[in-house]
Parts: sequence; structure tokens; C-alpha cells
Amino acid sequence: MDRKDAILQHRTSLPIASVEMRLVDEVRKHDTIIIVGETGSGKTTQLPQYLSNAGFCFDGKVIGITQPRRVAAVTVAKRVAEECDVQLGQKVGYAIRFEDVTSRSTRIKYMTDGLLLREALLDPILSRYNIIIVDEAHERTVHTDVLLGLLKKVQDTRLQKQKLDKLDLNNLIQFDNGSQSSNTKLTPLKLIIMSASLDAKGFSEYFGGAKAFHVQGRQHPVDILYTYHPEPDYVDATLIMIFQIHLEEGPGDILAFLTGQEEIESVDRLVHERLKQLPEGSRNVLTVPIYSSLPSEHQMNVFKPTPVSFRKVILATNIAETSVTIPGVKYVIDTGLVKVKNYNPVTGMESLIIVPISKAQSLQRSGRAGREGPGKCFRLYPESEFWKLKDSAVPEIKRCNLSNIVLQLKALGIDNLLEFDFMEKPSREAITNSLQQLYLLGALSDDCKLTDPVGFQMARFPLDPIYSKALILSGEFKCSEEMLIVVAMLSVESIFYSPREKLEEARSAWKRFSSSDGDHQTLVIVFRAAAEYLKKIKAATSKTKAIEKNLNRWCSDNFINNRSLKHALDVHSQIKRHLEQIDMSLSSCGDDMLQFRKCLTASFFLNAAEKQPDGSYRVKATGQNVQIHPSSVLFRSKPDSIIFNELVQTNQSYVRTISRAWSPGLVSYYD
Ligand SMILES: Nc1ncnc2c1ncn2[C@@H]1O[C@H](COP(=O)(O)OP(=O)(O)OP(=O)(O)O)[C@@H](O)[C@H]1O
Repeated sequence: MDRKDAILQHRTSLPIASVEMRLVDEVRKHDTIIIVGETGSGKTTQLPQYLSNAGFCFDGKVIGITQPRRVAAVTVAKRVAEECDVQLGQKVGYAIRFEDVTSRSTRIKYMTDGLLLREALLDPILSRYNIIIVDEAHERTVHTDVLLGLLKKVQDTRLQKQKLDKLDLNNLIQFDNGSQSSNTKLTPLKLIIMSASLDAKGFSEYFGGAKAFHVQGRQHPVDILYTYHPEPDYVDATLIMIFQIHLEEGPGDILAFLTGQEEIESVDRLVHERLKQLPEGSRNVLTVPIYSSLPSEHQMNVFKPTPVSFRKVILATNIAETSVTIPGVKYVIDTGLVKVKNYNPVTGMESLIIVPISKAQSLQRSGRAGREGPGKCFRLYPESEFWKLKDSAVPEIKRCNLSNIVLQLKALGIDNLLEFDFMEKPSREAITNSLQQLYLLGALSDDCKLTDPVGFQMARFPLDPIYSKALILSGEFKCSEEMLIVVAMLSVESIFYSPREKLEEARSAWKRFSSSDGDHQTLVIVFRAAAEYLKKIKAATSKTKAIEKNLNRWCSDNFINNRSLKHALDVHSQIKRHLEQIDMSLSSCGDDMLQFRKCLTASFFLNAAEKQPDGSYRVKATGQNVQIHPSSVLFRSKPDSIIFNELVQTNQSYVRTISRAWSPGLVSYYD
């Protein structure tokens, strides 16, 4: 059977295939429907194709499908392009931040929910789309929640406009009989909310009693296995499980869910250490990491076919939890934990914490095992713990800083946020806090309107408002080159890396880069040293492999995390491109580091802290007591006033990525 026939056979065997006509019919009859169907039943890949084939893309209109994560948008689009036998970017395409693989002929467009929100800034009634499918709505990312409210509004506006158009048309018919043109009138916006584990009732109520449709059945069974007792050390339990599967189970790749980059890297190392203890014939294991701050080309490594006679072990965060199909995966290891943002509206601080997943998430995780055939999911917790999990996770909107979202809604003309139709309203405190933060950043005026040009410019930047402001300000302080580097380096996970046993060696290597002014300038020095080195090797060779090998060696000699550095280089060029698009020219402050410090202070003054007599620091905006994290270059010198970028909550409150503040600047902000 050739590839085309195999795909056709696969498509017709999916559970959703038997209800194609009914689904199309339901979409024709209703403006909003909710579809709940098991993982792997074919919702994400098939429904857009059914709707396109049924003629919903008339007049060049597009079916948009949103995903909470970039990797899902990209891989699903690739798969659907293959199923439709078209080149990616033609009939089927995708768009994610900084990457648009669509064209005028695109009719099925996968994208992140955040990207569709940005599109609404330019086209508030989303006129290109006939249908929007909000996929994996159970994840309740802040973007999904805002999008739902916005889409409801767009549906209303389009209905109103359509009524007006009809009136106009009637007038035209009355006054000018033959002049009706076939110009493209707005159609109602069809909205489909989809997931495998959705609180269909809650969504239906929110959409005024929208009809919920259940797709029955799954393609392949997944066996769920639990531990007898809770595991005291889930990292160790994961390692044991990986080896148990490798040595005792049949062929098939393993997907293990962990909580973050550092944990993934340490499991990766430990797997390789333990492999050395196995007989040579059993060492055929390949580990592949995937987490959100990994550069996308490295993320895609998990989708590459496993070499013959090898077993692939994918070490993932929840980034691989929904929508994706990783070929070859037969076994899933679920630690039952996830790292999430947590926001304290009283202190206005956001931090990352590890919490148990929800039932919906565990269902998604096990669903990754039954994509190509029967699978097994090993839950590293007892069944009794599973029943104690929440049905679904707390929506992100309830636990994150809302400044970015508030800024975007303001740019969309939604001024009264307290009256915005959120599915679940964020707390009044969280909204007022973000309004206050945006006001202090100069994005809002006294009467809470977006300022022109600063507020509008900030809304256009695909960055956190505090970083957008820093970049805008850096133009004034003539240090935009340095600030661009800082923003890129702060957008990736830990640049510095050292194995525990080599900590002293690493510290002395880092001294070469360290600046007595603080971590921001240190990051600039590291970035420039790497860029300089890269330039040198590129002048000596054009071979990609040789360049990569040399850069990796440079990173390991200097105890720099090569993946994070490459990601930072990538983000740097992406933001640079964006600055060029908005005609912002770059300038360097050269050796005038005071200029840079002034700019850092002016940009990050919301995160300023003053030294206390006992050597701890008091955050000026909130009064919270914090310590300088030992990883900071200022850990020993402890200057009187600092600005910082990160608050880490362990048994103590630490601040990380710190610079000496330019004190006169701070005084003017707080007096
Ligand atoms: N990239 C891919 N490579 C190979 N097979 C794929 C790929 N994407 C999807 N499939 C196949 O198509 C099936 C249906 O996938 P689809 O994503 O449409 O299901 P779904 O119902 O949306 O599931 P989920 O809720 O888990 O996203 C998968 O189980 C898998 O067999």
C-alpha cells in the first residue's frame, strides 16, 4: 500500500469519520457548537478538512484552528498538509509568533490562541475567517479565555453588521434594481469549541446554551497502570520506570512527563549514566528532550523517526501533553506533576510552582500512548490519588499577571475590563494591579486610556509589557543594542549551567564574563563573547555541523547552556526583525555603562528593592522581604539599591537577575 492509500485508510478508520456528515450538518445549523471526543478520535486533524470539503471556505474565507501551544500548531498543520497532499503553507498552513507559513491560498490555518488575539488587533471582526475552532479548550490558557470572550463579541458584531448589510441591500433593491453586486458580505462567525476532556456544560452555558456534540469511541486502547504507594522522589521513580520499560516491555518509544528544563536535563544525564551499567546490547536508548524554551528546530527532533533497533525516550514537559502525535510512542510515564505560573495579586508577583495535574491533564497524557496502536500509561501515583485530582486545572487567568492581556484588550478598544464577558472573571485585584502597572509603565493615561504612541507601540510588541517598555526606553538612552540582548537572554531558561561536581570550575569560568554592575550586563558580555566566537568560526568554515560542534565546545568550556544560548541567539534575531519592521533603529551605548544602568533602572523600577540593615532587601512596590539569589554576581557585594527580573519562591523568597540600580532614578520614581 503506498503512502496515499495508507493515509486514506487511516482517515476513514478514525472514530470521527463515521459522524462526518452529522458534524457538518450541526455546524451548518448552529453558530456555536461544542465537540467533546476522546483523544485520538480525529477532531484536530479531520474536522477542518470535513468543513473545507463541505464548502465552508467559499469566497476565499479561512477556517482557523487555535492551539494553546506552538508545537501542536506546527506539527498538526504539517500532518494535515500531508493528508491533503498539498505543500505546507498553501491550502494548509500555520502561524505562530514570529513565523507565518501561510499564503493567500491558505484555507485551513492552524495557529496559537495568542496569535489569533494579535490578529484581532489588526482586524477586530476577524473578517477572513468563516469558522474558528478553539481546540483543547480544557487547557484554559489565559489566551483561550480571553479569546472566547472576544469571539463571542465578534459573533455579535458580525450579526449586527450582517443585519445592517441586509438593510442596505434592501435599500439598494428599492432604489436601484439591478445593482446588487456579488461583493463579499460578512457571514456569521461559526465557532467550535473542542477538547477530549471538557466541562461541556460550563462551556454550553457560557455560549447561551450552545449544543454539545459527543464523538464516541477511540481508535486504540491504552492500559493505565498505577503505583501501589505514592512515590517520595518522582525523578528517581521516572528513571526506574524508564529502565523497567526498556528492559521488560516490547518495542516502542517512551514519553515521560516531567516539570521543567533543569529536571529534564538531569534525568537525561542520569539515564546515560545508568545506561553505562547495562550490558552493551541493552544500551540502545536515545534520549530526546522537549520543553517550551527549547529552540523550535530542536523541539522538532522528537518527531524524527527512531533509528532502527533503538528505543527513543522523550523527556517532556506538558508541552507534549495535548494535540501532538509523536510517532513511535507506545509508553507514557506520567509523574502527575506540572510546573505552573502562580500569581500573588497582593504582592503583584508571579512565580513558578510545581503542582499536581488535573484529571483532564492525566487523560491527555495517557492519550499520547494510543496514537498508532495500543499503548500503556504508567502513572507514578496510586489510583486513589488520581480520584483526588481536580477535574480540570485552575484557569490560567486566575493565576497570572494580567498586564499583557489588559494591554491587548485596551488596544482592541475594550476599555471597561471589569465588564468584559470572561468565562471566569479574574479577581478585581488582579485587574486593578495590572492597570496600575501599565499606568506606571506609561502605557495608560490618567483616564486609563492607551497612550499614544507608547501604549500602542507596547501592545504591538510580542513581548511582556515590561520588556516592550524597556526596548522603547532603550532608544532614548541610546542602548537599544544592549537592551535587545538582555530581553533575548531573559526570554530563555538559565544560560549558566554546571554539573554539581564541577561547580567551582564553573564559577571561575563565569568570572570572565561577570560585571560588577550586575547580572544584566553580565548577560550582555556572555552574549557578545558567544556572538564574537561564532563570527570567528563562521569565517573559518561554512559547514553547519562544524560550526555547531565548535559552538558547543565553547559553551561547555565556559559552562554555558548551549541550548539556551542558541535559543537566545534565535530570539535576538527575531526581535531585531520586529524592531526593523517598526523602523526602530538600534544604537549602542558603547563603554558608557551608566547610560545602560539608567535605562535598566527606568525600565525595571517596578522591581526595585532597597537593602535593609540585616542584609536582606525590601521590594519597594510591595514591601516584601527578599534575599539576593546566590547565583547573582551581586550576591556578595550587596549594593544599596537593586532592580531585579525574577522572584523565586523556595523555602525563602529570592530575587534573581539583578543589577545595581541607578539610585537617583529610583528616587524620582518613588517620590
Ligand atoms: N503528525 C502525525 N503523525 C502521524 N499520525 C498522526 C499525526 N497527527 C495525527 N495522527 C493520527 O491521527 C489520529 C487523530 O489525531 P487528532 O489529533 O486529529 O486527534 P484528536 O481527536 O484531536 O486528539 P487529541 O485530543 O489528542 O488532540 C492520531 O491518533 C494519530 O493516529
